[in-house]
Amino acid sequence: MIISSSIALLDNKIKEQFWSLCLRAFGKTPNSFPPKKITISIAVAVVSIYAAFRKLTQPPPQLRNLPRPGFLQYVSTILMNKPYDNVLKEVIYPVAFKADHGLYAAFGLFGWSVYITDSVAARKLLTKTDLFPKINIINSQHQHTLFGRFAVGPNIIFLPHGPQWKAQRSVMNPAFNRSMPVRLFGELTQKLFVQLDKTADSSPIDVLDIMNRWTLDAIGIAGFDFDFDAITNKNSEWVTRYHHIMGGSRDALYQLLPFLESPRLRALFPKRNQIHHELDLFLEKMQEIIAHKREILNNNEFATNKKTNEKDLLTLMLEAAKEENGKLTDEEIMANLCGFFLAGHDTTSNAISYALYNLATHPDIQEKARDEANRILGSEPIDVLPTVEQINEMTYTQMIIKETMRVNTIVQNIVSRKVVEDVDIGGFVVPKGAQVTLDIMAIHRNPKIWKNPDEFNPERFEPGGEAEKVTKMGLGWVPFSNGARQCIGKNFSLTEQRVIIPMLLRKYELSLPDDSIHKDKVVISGIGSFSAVNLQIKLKKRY
Ligand code: HEM
Repeated sequence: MIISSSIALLDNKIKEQFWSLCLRAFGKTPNSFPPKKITISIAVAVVSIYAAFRKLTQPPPQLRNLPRPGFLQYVSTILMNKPYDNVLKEVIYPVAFKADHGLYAAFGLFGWSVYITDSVAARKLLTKTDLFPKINIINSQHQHTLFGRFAVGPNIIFLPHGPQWKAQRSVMNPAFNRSMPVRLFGELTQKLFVQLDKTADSSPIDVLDIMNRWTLDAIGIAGFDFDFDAITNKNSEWVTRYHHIMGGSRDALYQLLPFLESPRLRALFPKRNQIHHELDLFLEKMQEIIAHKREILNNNEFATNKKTNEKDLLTLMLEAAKEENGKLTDEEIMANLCGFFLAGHDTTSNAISYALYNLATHPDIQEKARDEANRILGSEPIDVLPTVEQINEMTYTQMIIKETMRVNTIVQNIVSRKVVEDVDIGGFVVPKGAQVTLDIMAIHRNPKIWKNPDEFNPERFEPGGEAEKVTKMGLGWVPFSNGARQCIGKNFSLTEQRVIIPMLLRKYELSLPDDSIHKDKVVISGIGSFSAVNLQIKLKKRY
């Protein structure tokens, strides 16, 4: 069809008619025939647009039997500016959940992929890493884009499955296992209270802004011993620099047209150039800190007198590399530290914000969680910094955190995997070479997996409860993914949440303002990773 339409366009008679129509449309007389070059260019443009449209609307032939969202319906819901979770729930999931295999096909960031919405299929995908290796998205373009220079280096997030990823992960696993800086998280929460007390009882807080600042300080200090001081000063030099870099990395123009960032063209965009310069400074700072830590370690001095679980991840990684005779180059360390910001900052601040929203809208659950915190930390009206043992004892808080991460999606899907041989998933043969991914939100909201999936009910996670039954069948709770490539920061993030939530509950009562847009359900924005839109919560001081 593409070929025949281009031939037709090149036919002289039609060309003549086409041009005369165009010229008439602009009020000109068709007295001259357009140059051949222009005609060919138009034909090429038409063919390319048509080919791009086909690519977007038609999956590869082997995936055409899978349910897929109707293109027009999909586009119209997006144009109506509906939140993306509504688009998924109204357009995509009804078709996907109907099919026995629970698969659907959709066009995403990495092209056409098979999306898994079933817990048994999820287990197959996530535990058979050799059959489903992560696709390689690192390419030469990333060397000069802001996003690429910042985050898409040789780090464990983006490295495809292979020896370099394995070597890095084996050095980083022990570092993350040892890290549990509960004291640091407690101290940061106390620092936050000073700010919150200024407006508590009078005006609501902007939850996402507050949590973003808290998690930035947490990952900065716990990651590489660097204090952004965002809690106290949200406009400090390094906070501003960090936000310029992160904001710039997400700029749609440069994501769509990455060649604009090639060093020569970049000179034409002074603002962009400036952000690249800020990134240079950021990376230099990191380099300086790494060099300093290496020197201390090489001299066999103690990098810090902190307890092991309170040491920063950089120190723990360097120590683990030394112990295991493993080696991490400075480039690899920097790429991973930047990766921790990308993967671990917004995600955790969204998770905490959603938890606070669920507590504010469920006063009975809030009260029960506060009782637990007071029982374990004491009910005196003073700040108490929890210990590792105490946060482990807070089982009800853990249930709230888990249920929040099920019902409120933080990351929608994982980076696509490439199938290395034909493979049966729930009765459908996914052909070699196809891409497969996990739709985390669909798994968490699939009524075949969870009863009343849209309802917030922490009791699902009590011992012997629904969640345990779900786990016997397959992988039904996957906010951090699972298997060899599951989130390395899972415990780190859960620890952050387990410290800040009970401390906040002991200190404040939470409720939504009367005019909140989130009264009926949390309104989100974003595609792929979601956050609550302008979430305000009222705080009433308890001491
Ligand atoms: C609520 C918080 C978080 C959520 C929901 C989350 C979610 C995820 C998910 C779904 C993946 C799998 C991605 C894939 O396979 O394509 C992942 C991987 C990863 N996450 Fe997290 N994450 C969180 C916090 C963190 C934190 C705090 C850090 C670091 C400090 C972190 C570092 C990483 C890294 C390095 C990977 C790649 C692991 C690998 O492939 O070996 N994440 N995360």
